[in-house]
Amino acid sequence: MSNDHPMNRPLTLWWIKKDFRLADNPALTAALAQDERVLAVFFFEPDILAAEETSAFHVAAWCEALTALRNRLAPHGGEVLVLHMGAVAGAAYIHEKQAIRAIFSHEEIGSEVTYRRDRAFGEWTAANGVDWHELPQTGVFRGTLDRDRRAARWKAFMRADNIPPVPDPGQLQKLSIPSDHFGEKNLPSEALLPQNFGHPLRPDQLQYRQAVSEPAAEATLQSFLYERGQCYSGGISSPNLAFTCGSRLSVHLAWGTLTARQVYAATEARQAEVKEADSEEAKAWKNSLRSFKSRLHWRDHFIQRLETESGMEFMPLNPAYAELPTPGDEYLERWLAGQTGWPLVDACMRCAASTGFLNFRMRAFITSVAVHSLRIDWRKILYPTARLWADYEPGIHISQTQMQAGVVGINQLRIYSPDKQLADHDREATFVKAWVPELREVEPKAILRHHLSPISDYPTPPVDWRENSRAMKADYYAIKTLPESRALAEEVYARHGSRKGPRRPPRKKTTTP
Ligand SMILES: Cc1cc2nc3c(=O)[nH]c(=O)nc-3n(C[C@H](O)[C@H](O)[C@H](O)COP(=O)(O)OP(=O)(O)OC[C@H]3O[C@@H](n4cnc5c(N)ncnc54)[C@H](O)[C@@H]3O)c2cc1C
Repeated sequence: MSNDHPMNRPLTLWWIKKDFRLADNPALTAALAQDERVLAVFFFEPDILAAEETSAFHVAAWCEALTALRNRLAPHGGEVLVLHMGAVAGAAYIHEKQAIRAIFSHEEIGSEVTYRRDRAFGEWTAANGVDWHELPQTGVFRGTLDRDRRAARWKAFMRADNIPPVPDPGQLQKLSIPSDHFGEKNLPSEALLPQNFGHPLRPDQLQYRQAVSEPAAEATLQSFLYERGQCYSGGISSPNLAFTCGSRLSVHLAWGTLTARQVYAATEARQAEVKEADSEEAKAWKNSLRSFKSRLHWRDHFIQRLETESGMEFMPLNPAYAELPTPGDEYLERWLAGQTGWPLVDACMRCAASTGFLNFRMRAFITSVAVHSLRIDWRKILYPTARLWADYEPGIHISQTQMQAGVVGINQLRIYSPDKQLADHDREATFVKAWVPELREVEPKAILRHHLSPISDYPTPPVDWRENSRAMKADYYAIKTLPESRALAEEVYARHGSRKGPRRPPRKKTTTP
């Protein structure tokens, strides 16, 4: 074979991470612009498969999204190499067979396990003279960041005219695998099943989980903006309604079958359509779309926190709260199993385990019950809940877990009462009955009064909610009022506080909702 034979020429790689899509994919676009042939590759990495945060929901998403990507490419002759090996070992394996010139991937903002992997990967590329280009796929910025100018940078990034076009068929044809080299290790699509990677889905999870693929993302966005989204404002607080009134885009954003920039652009286009209309229906749409758009800001705001503070997976943002006593760790398993004796908590935990989803309010609520009422260390619930969420996004999950636990220290402490949340959000016990079968035959009123008049054959809570929450609050404020804690809170606020809210960390005492 001559030296300039395509099989001998140095390779350009598109390393697929959490970006299983063709649309708005800067890494793919740049790789295709660079070379006549591009090797698209995904690694099922043993370290990530074994990580405490990983669950069958996540592995199923990778399998499904990859298969869909392969199916999208196939008519154009495009292919994806799928290897069951670590990224560094995988790159070395490819490099040995055929030299790699450049690698394109998106800039991942992940937990420690992927951050460590990326550092090792960077060392490997540097040592082997390979150029590794990481391109942002969302409005989160690396390096020193002027917090006061972040909003302007974000808006500039989100502009619809920054979205690269979907590569045309001629471009997609470039994504071919030199099969003489990689044939035997390339996993076929039939092998891409979560159980083959040690993460079988249970039958209920198979039944309820959301599909994750680029076509599913497009359909979900479309149905939200044109059919379901009118009830977004108001609907997303309800555990019953959020399944249809919420956008349900989080899985797609988390695994990159769609970008927040695409969603933002489509939402602005939809806003323009309803702008002039004056009907009640149009008003509801306008409210909902406005409120939805603000969530897309929050998304990157929280992911930015992790980008700036990689240690927050292990330490509270305000380290003063590392001293909070956590006498309730023994209740972790009971809470996780949905056996607390608080009907709404149990329904939430069991719903999350089966569907991989809960709305924001219920996620905040179960976190509060675990940390404030049962007094479990927030770090003990971090990975078990990461595994519950089919839309696990480390930046949001870690930030929100800390925030709801109260250990960021710049927001008001919110302690949720299980009985009040049940009365407010599931008065007819519809959600509870759906997920706690042993309560199906019980009258809603009796379920609401379980804390006063216990239902037989259903557990009573392991702690007195009021007493435990009061004790927690006392410990919390003992820390919060220390001058050192206040000084640390000011620092946290300067680094991470929203520039839209109050200018200073709140000093008021809590109210119990
Ligand atoms: C303890 C806790 C953990 C969470 N973990 C995750 C997680 O791992 N992944 C995740 O995507 N969301 C997480 N959230 C945020 C929120 O609960 C989900 O984004 C939302 O329920 C997903 O449903 P949706 O796509 O219908 O959301 P929508 O309400 O339609 O919102 C649209 C998108 O905006 C973003 N978003 C919405 N709410 C928030 C928020 N409060 N903070 C940051 N971004 C937001 C999400 O990307 C979401 O898909 C967590 C919240 C809490 C309290």
